[in-house]
Amino acid sequence: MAVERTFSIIKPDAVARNITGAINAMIEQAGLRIVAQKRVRITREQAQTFYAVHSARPFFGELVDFMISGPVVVQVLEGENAIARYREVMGATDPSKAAEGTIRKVHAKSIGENSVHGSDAPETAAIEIAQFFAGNEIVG
Ligand SMILES: Nc1ncnc2c1ncn2[C@@H]1O[C@H](COP(=O)(O)OP(=O)(O)OP(=O)(O)O)[C@@H](O)[C@H]1O
Repeated sequence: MAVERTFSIIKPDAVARNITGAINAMIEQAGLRIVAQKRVRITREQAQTFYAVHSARPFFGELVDFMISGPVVVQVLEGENAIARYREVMGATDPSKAAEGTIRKVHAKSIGENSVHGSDAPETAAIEIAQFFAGNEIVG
């Protein structure tokens, strides 16, 4: 597997608790490199577009409200098999089901306030990265 890139969000619950550095340490310890990063406030429109795949789900409104409730840190991560590797490092969506040592097991508060997002496939990674970063903001 060649080097690939994935898109990450450190979500409002983690930014509010001032643990972005602790999460970045776990990302780096896993062998992933942070090749772009910025702190932003996501607009309601951006959150709705980003999570459009979940628009029919009962938790959609709650999810959008949460993602705009405070600043987030958006990132591009690079490494061997980065998409699958980061999902492994994040752990299961529901922190009570996440494996020991994963970001969500250690830091997430609930299935909704689960601290991090990571792309699930190369196609979505490319779309998500382009939604938040210009090419010249990514320095590999
Ligand atoms: N039952 C639920 N109640 C509240 N929020 C939920 C629920 N299920 C999922 N979510 C929220 O929607 C996000 C997207 O759900 P999905 O099933 O795609 O999980 P994921 O792929 O692990 O997470 P993400 O897309 O954020 O990386 C979850 O990370 C979580 O924040």
